[in-house]
Order: sequence, then structure tokens, then C-alpha cells
Amino acid sequence: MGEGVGYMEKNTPFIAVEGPIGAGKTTLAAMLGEHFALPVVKEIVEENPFIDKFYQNMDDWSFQLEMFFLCNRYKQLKETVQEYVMSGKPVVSDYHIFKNLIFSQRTLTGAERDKYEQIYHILTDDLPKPNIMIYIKASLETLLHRIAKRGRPFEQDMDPGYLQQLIEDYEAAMSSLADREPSTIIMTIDANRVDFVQNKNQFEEIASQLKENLS
Ligand SMILES: Nc1ncnc2c1ncn2[C@@H]1O[C@H](COP(=O)(O)OP(=O)(O)OP(=O)(O)O)[C@@H](O)[C@H]1O
Ligand SMILES: Nc1nc(=O)c2ncn([C@H]3C[C@H](O)[C@@H](CO)O3)c2[nH]1
Repeated sequence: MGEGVGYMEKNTPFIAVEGPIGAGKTTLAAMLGEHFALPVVKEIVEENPFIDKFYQNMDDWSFQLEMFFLCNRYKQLKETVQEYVMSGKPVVSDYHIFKNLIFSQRTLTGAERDKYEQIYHILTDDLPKPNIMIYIKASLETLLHRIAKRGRPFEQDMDPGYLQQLIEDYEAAMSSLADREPSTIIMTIDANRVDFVQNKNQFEEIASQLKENLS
């Protein structure tokens, strides 16, 4: 552990790991944090008071849930920017704040969606965003298998159609990010072919590709 990455003062590495539910974001972010001795910013999940209700009845609970995620992530992003990014310290996060838009465009409609998007932009437009994106993609079968294995009770009856839609939404969001922000480095990992948990060499390959992008 503790390979060390160095950093550029003006362009501090701010690394986000992204991908649909159960892709392995938290796992990979923790492994990279350990490997490079970087601080890891982790999504708050278990204390979320709406997630259970949301999975039971999306129509009734989407707005509350999306707002809760947005407020938490905004607070975390502000702190991350202050503590690390603006102080020239590299950091890795197990999400990118733009996932709020990926999910909310799927779960919200009409006036609530418009209001939510306005609030998202007011809160986040002036904050620095990750400049390196590690995108983990995976098939529906792989994701369902991992979600079952992890065993969070509220995810066990997840509609496979919802997850499949998110897989497609993530693909579209990543290609739109590449068009919109060509300076953001996007590293894509196909979790159906690459197993960074069981296969040490495959993890080393990801780490060395990341290291190249950091220097
Ligand atoms: N390469 C892998 N091979 C086998 N299992 C894996 C692999 N990567 C992650 N897992 C397992 O899959 C489950 C989901 O992983 P993880 O929690 O890292 O996903 P996540 O993308 O952070 O999920 P979420 O979207 O819910 O935040 C965990 O049980 C984890 O141990
Ligand atoms: N609707 C919705 N909006 C989000 O911004 C969001 N972010 C994560 N999740 C769900 C996925 C996992 O079940 C669980 C942990 O990631 O929470 C979300 N759900």
C-alpha cells in the first residue's frame, strides 16, 4: 500500500468511481484508496431514512429520496472540495454528484423534476467536479447477482427493469459527459471481463492506468 501519486497544484486529481447499482464502486474506490494511500469519500447509504420506502413505492417517495441524496452529496462535495481539492490533495470518491441527475431523470416527472433540477444546478454548478471518472459497467445479470450477494434487505425486490434502465442511462450519461467535458478523463472498466477483486493482475492494470492519468 501507499504507492503515492504526487499531484499537480492547478489540477488536483479528484477521482470519482461510478456505475449502476452494485457495479463495485465502493469496493474499487476503497482498493484504490489503499493502493495509492488516498483519502476515500464514501456515499452515506444505511442512514438514509427514505430508501426503504422508496423501493416499496417509488411514486410516493422519489422526491424525498432524491432531495435527501442531493443534500447529503452537496454537503460532502463542499467538504471534499474544501478539505482536499482546493488544498491540492488528491482524493477518490465512490460517486460523482451528477448521479443525482441520472437517477432523478428516471424517478421524477413534471414540476417536481423541474424543481429538483433547478435546485441541483443552484447547489452544484459553481463547485469543482471530479476530473477523473472511473466508470464500471456491468450486465444486468452481474449486477443482480452482486446485489443479491450483498443482501441489503431494501434492494432484494428491485425491479430488474429499473436496473436495466439505469444501465442504459449510465451509458448515455457517460457518452454525454465525454462530449460535454472533454477534459475529464474517463476510464471504463467492463466488470463482466475484468475482475479487480479476485484477479490481482487486473487490479494492478487499473491502478497503473490510473497512475498514468495522474502524472
Ligand atoms: N469484482 C467483483 N467480483 C465479485 N464481487 C464483487 C466485485 N466487486 C464488487 N463485488 C461485490 O458486489 C457487491 C456490490 O459491490 P459494491 O458495494 O462495491 O457496489 P457499489 O457499486 O458501490 O454499489 P451501490 O451502487 O449500491 O453503492 C458487494 O457485495 C461486493 O463485495
Ligand atoms: N433513486 C436514487 N437516487 C439516487 O441518487 C441514488 N443514489 C443511490 N441510490 C440507491 C442505489 C442503491 O440501492 C443505494 C446505494 O447506492 O441507493 C439512489 N437511488
